[in-house]
Amino acid sequence: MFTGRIHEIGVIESVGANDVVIRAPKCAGRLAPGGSLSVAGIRLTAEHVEGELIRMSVSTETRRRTTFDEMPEPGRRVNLETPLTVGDPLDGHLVQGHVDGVGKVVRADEDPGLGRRLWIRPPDRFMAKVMAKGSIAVDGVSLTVAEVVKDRFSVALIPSTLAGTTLAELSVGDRVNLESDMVGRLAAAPATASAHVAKAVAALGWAGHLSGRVGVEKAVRQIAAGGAVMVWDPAREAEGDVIFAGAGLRPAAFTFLLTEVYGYPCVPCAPEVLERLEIPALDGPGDRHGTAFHAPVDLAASTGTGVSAAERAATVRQLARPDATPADFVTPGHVIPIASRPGLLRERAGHTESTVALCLAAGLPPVGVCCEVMRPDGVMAGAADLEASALRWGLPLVDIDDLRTWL
Ligand SMILES: O=C(CO)[C@H](O)[C@H](O)COP(=O)(O)O
Repeated sequence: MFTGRIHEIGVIESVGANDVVIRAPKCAGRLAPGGSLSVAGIRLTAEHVEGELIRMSVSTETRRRTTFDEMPEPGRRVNLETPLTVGDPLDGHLVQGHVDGVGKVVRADEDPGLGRRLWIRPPDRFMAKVMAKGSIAVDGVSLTVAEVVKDRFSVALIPSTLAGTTLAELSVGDRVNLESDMVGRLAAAPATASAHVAKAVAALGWAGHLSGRVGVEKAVRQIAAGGAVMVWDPAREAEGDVIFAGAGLRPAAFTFLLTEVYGYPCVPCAPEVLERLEIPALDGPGDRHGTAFHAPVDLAASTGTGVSAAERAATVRQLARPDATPADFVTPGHVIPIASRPGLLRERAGHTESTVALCLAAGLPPVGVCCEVMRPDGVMAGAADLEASALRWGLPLVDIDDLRTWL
């Protein structure tokens, strides 16, 4: 049994018809012949250990079910982990070293300074075993699933994971060994009716119109994982907004709002946040829907104009920080805060209140971004446009009334 915490990156020394030799100074010191080693998530048995070199047999079955045949050229680096021993900390999740799917990297987003986000498409049969916020092993590395969208999922890789594993070396098109979470598999076993329901819910697609409590729960999980949701207000404004949490907002998310969603990005905040940051309200009869606009701000520390997606995302992230102070912002600027009503959706069924309520339900600071969906021809998106966009962007679409009922 392993934990998905990589001990060492080994280097493939040579490959034979049925075996592989790996140079691994640390792991070789811990292994005796007959011992197990996780090699890029594949459990292999050490046949011979000498100095820094470990020789292991590789069966035809292993070659068939894993990426093994794609990696064994000499010099190739591989993630290695020796098995747990009694008393070791379980600082990851329980990993068996039994690859139960091979996925393909379909997208890699770099977040300078923050890490990278990989999108992986596993085989169809594997998707039912993937849950947002659940654990997964990718090439033997224990990771948390960030988002699940239709046929793919994402994982966020922090700098220390990138430094200590081979995941920084993956590119779009590369194939990876996947092992689903053993605990999740057991919980999903059809022993009781609730287990059946949990499995069915986990297998539902993320994208498109989701109604009722299930839709709201999926929206909250999507926000918690750094993703976006679409909220449709059929009655009051007849508009739909794309919403992200402000904490951890990535520049790419802001770019998406500006270049695909096209509306007017604003930053809903709980009123106490704006009071603490001394950002004044813009009073006047200008907004007919009672949207509580405040003075636009930029980061005081910014050196640019404040307009770029990276700068606006940084301003939003700072607004969301509980330790932010008034001195962190200057006004006028280019990020537009709006205040939610203290009673949130009980008091007003706006996108402002939806955004703050979703952030709070996701366990995040009460600051987010919302942006109306506008069609490329300048007309505000209606119900059919929203549904099509939700499917195209892989986002859950929920009704504001469902948020009022369940949040
Ligand atoms: O500019 C806006 C509406 O004018 C906002 O971007 C957003 O839609 C939030 O507003 P509301 O809470 O009124 O739905």
